[in-house]
Amino acid sequence: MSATVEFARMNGLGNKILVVDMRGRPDRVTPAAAVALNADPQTEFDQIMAIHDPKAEATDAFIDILNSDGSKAQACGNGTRCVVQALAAETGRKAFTFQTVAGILNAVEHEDGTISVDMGKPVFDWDRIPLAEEFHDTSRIELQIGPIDNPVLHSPSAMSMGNPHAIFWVDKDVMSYDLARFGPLLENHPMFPERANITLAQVTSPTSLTTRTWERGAGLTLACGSAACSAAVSAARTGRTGRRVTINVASAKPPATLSIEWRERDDHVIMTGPAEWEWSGRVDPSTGLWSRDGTREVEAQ
Ligand SMILES: N[C@@H](CCC[C@H](N)C(=O)O)C(=O)O
Repeated sequence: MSATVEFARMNGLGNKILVVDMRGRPDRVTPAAAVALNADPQTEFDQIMAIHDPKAEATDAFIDILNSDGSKAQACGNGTRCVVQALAAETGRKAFTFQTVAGILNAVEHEDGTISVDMGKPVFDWDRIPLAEEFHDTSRIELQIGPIDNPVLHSPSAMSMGNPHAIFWVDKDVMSYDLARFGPLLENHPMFPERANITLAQVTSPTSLTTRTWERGAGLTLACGSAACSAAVSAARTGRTGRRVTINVASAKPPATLSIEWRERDDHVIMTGPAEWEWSGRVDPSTGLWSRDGTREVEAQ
C-alpha cells in the first residue's frame, strides 16, 4: 500500500475543503494528519472529505468527514458538493449516492455546474440533536449569552441536519456580532453534549436569509452548508420564511448564495450551490506529510 494518496484542495463558497482519495485502502485519515495539515498555512482547511470504497449496496462511496481539530463530523454540505464535483470530473457521471455516518446522501451536478445535495430529513427531537435538557419544542430553546437582563444572543432554534446546529435569530447585520468571542462559548456550552455549530441568521425577506457560522471543530469559517440548511429549515419551522429560500452567506468570498428547499412532499432538505477546485497533490493520511502536484519534495510540517 502506497504511503501517500491523491488529494484536492477545493472550496464551497470559501469553506476550505480537502478531498482525500482513500479508495482501495483500509486505513483512515488520522486525527493527527488532520491537525498537521491544518497547522500548515498552505493546507489549512475546515473539513477533510475522505472518499472510501462503498460499504453499502447501491452507494458510490463512503465519506468520512474530519474537522480541522481532528474531530469527526456527521455532515458537511459544502464538502459534499466538492466531492461531487471531483468525482463528476473523474468519471463523467452526474449523479452520486454517498454513505456517511449520518446516512445516505444523493447528489447531482447540473448542466450549469451547480450541485444539489439531498441532505436528508431534519431532526428536531431534543435527545437526537442532542441537547442536554428535555425540550418539548426545540424551535426556541432556553439559552442565552451576555448580560442576564439584556442578552446579546438568546432563544436559538436547535436541530440536527445529521450534525447539531443552534440558530440564533438576529435583527442586526450578522457581521456586527463578536462571533469569534461567543462562538467557542456556545459551541462548548453544557447544553450541547456533542458540541454544536453556532449560526447567526438574519431574515431579510420571506424568501431570503443571511447567515454566519462558528463551526464545531473548525471555528469561524467563510461558509457552512449544513448550517445554511438548518437556518432555512428553522426559519420555515418558526414561520419566518417559506420552505424555499436563498441563503446569503455573509462571509463567503466572493459573496455567494445557496438555494435551499425544505421539500414538503418528503421532508428532505435540498441544498444547491457551487464548488471550486483549487489545486491537487499527494498526502500521507497517517502523518499529513504532503506535496503539491508539480513539485518533488514533501513539504515540511
Ligand atoms: N462546513 C460544513 C459543516 C462541517 C461539520 C461541522 N463543523 C460539524 O462538526 O458538525 C458544511 O458545509 O456543512
